[in-house]
Amino acid sequence: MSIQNIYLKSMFRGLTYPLDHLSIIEKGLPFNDLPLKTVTIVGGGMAGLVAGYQLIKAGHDVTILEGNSRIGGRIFTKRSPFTNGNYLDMGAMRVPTGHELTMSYIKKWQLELQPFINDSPNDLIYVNGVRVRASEYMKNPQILEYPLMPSEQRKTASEILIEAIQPFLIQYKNSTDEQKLKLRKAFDHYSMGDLLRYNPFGENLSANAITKVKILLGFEGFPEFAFMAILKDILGSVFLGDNQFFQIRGGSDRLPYKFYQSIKDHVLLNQKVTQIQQAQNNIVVNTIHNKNGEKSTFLSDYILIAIPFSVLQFINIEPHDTFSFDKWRAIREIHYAPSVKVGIEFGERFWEKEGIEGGKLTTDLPNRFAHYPSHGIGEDGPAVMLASYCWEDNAQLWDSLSPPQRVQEALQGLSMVHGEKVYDHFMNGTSFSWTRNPFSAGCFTLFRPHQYSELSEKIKAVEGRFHFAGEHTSNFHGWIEGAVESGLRAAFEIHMRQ
Ligand SMILES: Cc1cc2nc3c(=O)[nH]c(=O)nc-3n(C[C@H](O)[C@H](O)[C@H](O)COP(=O)(O)OP(=O)(O)OC[C@H]3O[C@@H](n4cnc5c(N)ncnc54)[C@H](O)[C@@H]3O)c2cc1C
Ligand SMILES: O=C(O)C(=O)Cc1ccccc1
Repeated sequence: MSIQNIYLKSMFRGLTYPLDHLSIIEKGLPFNDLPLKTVTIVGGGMAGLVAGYQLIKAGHDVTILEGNSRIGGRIFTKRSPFTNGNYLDMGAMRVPTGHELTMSYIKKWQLELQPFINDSPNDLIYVNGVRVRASEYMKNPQILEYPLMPSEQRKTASEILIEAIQPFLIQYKNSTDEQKLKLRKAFDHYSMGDLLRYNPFGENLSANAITKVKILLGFEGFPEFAFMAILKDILGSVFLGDNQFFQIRGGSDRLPYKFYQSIKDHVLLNQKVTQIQQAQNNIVVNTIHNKNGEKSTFLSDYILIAIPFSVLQFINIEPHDTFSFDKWRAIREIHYAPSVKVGIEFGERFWEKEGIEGGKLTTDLPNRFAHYPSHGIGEDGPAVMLASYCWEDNAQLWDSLSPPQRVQEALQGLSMVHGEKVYDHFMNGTSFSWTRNPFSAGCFTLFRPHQYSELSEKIKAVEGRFHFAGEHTSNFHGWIEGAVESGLRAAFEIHMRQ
């Protein structure tokens, strides 16, 4: 759905406003003669920062309460223990060209973009004990030795998947936004795994063909999640299609820090919200300082909840009926995918001597995916590789390990692909498990079957003096674009209240 066509049903005047997100980015919230408000924003990730920035620019009195010692949330650029200014994005690392809101803010803040080489003919594939280049696989898919039926053997994973769901893809592509919504709901009861096994669009795929698709397209860890969520949020963006990707030079956290630098007087760090009370004419927010345990209270007219629903469950909301039954259900049921990233710094770019510049390794080893740096190509000296990047079940495997064990296991996997030289060039490593992050308890929202139909509107619905933003409330689950879109929407909602 094009975000420009999202119409925000005004809860306050019975009107429908065309919400032009890009116009808000370029010109700010529309001028009106409505009273200015005091607003508490819970969460200093992209959604909270974008909403706060726009509301402050419009003259409202805003306080952003961030529980962590840093802003940015799931945009997290780690620079330690790396040397020479090297870094790794443990959260968001790539921005697809079609994410126009994110790109608009990157341009507004004059941040430099570099190509993020998401895949290349020189990519490595290491599955079933077979090591090939993507270019070889594209010419002869059966080179990977998956035990497939003759009709499946000459097809790549993408070809197998696209052929299986082609009737749906054609119908979806040729649909209006309204028809797309109806189609999404019509197939919302399917998990990706069930849809491929009991294919309503054509021939069922063999179990081994499904295995090949799941491994090579990255969802072996979670086929039980909604068909449309996986197709739209992951495959459509990352693995299929001809998206170009970019990265922010110096690390993704440069984007949230631009907002922070502009409104830092309104941002309180280490203020973990523990209780929120909706009183008759205002909101009372209680926090505990994340370092010294000091308790504080904040009062405001309205509140924007810009934190994941996972961790919202730890905040005491009073009275309980502040939220509807449906909102409580959404808060409990929304799933946050586990994810673990392991970064390793090597003394030299040995992979570039094998002709690999950016791009990735796809493997059925525990590493699953590794990404070779797309910046600094050709330079001498140490460089950092994303040595393992996993989601869901694959990530839980890494969650069982201590951080030092994760680095060793990731190195072991790389040695199977690149040989023992990985140990000669090893300098240091680090990892991050988003499941163990107390400020998100996971990586991003992934809908289960039925949840789009039953919960998507309820997640973002305004309730009393409470507004809601964050990737989980958006049309772009798992992307910065979703945080930005929802932050703008929530700022507009609050700005337009009587
Ligand atoms: C591993 C990984 C890879 C990703 N890759 C990409 C990518 O390549 N491209 C892309 O566009 N997107 C990517 N994303 C998604 C993107 O990072 C998120 O969608 C986006 O950053 C979410 O922003 P948010 O503001 O909705 O939530 P968050 O960033 O989670 O912000 C919520 C904030 O609330 C704070 N908080 C939580 N609880 C409390 C509390 N009780 N009191 C006060 N504060 C609290 C948190 O500390 C946090 O700062 C990735 C995410 C992960 C985890
Ligand atoms: O690009 C990534 O690595 C992301 O995490 C984006 C994403 C969003 C939703 C599902 C899977 C990946």
